[in-house]
Amino acid sequence: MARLELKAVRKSYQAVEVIHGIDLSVEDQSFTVFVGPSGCGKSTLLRMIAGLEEVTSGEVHIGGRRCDHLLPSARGMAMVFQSYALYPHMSVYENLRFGLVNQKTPKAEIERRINEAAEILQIGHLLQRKPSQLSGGQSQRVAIGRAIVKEPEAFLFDEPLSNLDAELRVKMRSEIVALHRRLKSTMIYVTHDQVEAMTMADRIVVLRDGVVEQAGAPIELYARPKNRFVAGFLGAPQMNFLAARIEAATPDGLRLTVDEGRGTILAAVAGNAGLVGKPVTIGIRPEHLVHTDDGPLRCRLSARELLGAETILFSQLQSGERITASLRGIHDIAEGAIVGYAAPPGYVHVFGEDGLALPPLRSWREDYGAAKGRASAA
Ligand SMILES: Nc1ncnc2c1ncn2[C@@H]1O[C@H](COP(=O)(O)OP(=O)(O)OP(=O)(O)O)[C@@H](O)[C@H]1O
Repeated sequence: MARLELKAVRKSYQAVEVIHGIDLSVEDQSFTVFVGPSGCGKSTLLRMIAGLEEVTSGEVHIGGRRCDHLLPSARGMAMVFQSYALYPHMSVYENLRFGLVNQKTPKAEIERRINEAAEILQIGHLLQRKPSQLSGGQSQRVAIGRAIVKEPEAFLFDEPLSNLDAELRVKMRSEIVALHRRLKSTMIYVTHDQVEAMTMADRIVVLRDGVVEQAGAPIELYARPKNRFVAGFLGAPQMNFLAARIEAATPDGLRLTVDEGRGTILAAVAGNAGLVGKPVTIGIRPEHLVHTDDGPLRCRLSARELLGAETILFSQLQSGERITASLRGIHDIAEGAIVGYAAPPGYVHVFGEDGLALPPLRSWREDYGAAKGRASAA
């Protein structure tokens, strides 16, 4: 079990720098997810931690020990790949045993570890099979088993579920989370799937173009994204972004005009009179829009999806900007109808021209009612 630390880590391939100086700590026993769009550098970062790629500059510390100069085998990490990387000519049992024999682990200890991993992953009945006789989900279990038997300082997962079908992916997701609870190991998990990140992580690191955009607890990033990129990347359907202008700074927040001056909306963010007149972007998540006939966002409904538990409404303001609303329950509104939306001030994000979020007036717990939560329900 170990804490990991990256200090000013950079990576270049020939003349091209792809990781631009990352400082990051991964707490002992945490489940940290690196997430970001394709090519942002997630795998490269993970591979530098594993030692499969050299750092161009900077330091990697594992459990307080500098190890960026060490071979992968000396770092005490176990990596699970998307491709499983099982040896095809060996049985499952031999695949599990292989790394341990190489490390000269005593025979009885090897048996104990394989039995334990087989029990955790429920693959005891597969031990004599060859990889070609396994399903995708079973192969991935064996790949994870091979990591478990190493009893590593940390587990590194590189998009391990990408090759599985949707249903199995959901199942394996919760199994890996359960595995983390049971083993209490440090785990780092790379994915481009923001739902995987939201559901699995206790800490998400959002990467873009080789830099960390934001790191924190999933709900913190969802409720208080630091910038427009993080706001748009996490959450489905995606946050709505609308051009707006600051009309007034009030003690309750900023009052903004939207839809080319046809509506006004209050955002519980801090700002002063000096901002009046400034162009900004407001962000409102589809699930935070409230359908109300006299709402300040008046649009024409262009399409809808009645899903039963929720209704997704696609509409357009007069300015042409699109708004997606996700409303609970069934809202059987005719396409072409005029609908109005409002949003509680605590759910309205405001981004400056530099893309950074203006500071909120309250913590997300206050705005989302999470502080009261269960206590009042009990
Ligand atoms: N061996 C290499 N040589 C040159 N460039 C590379 C090499 N490996 C990765 N890159 C580049 O480094 C950048 C980061 O790649 P990386 O594979 O880490 O991204 P990623 O976020 O894991 O993407 P994906 O989700 O598509 O796997 C990309 O621009 C990629 O083209």
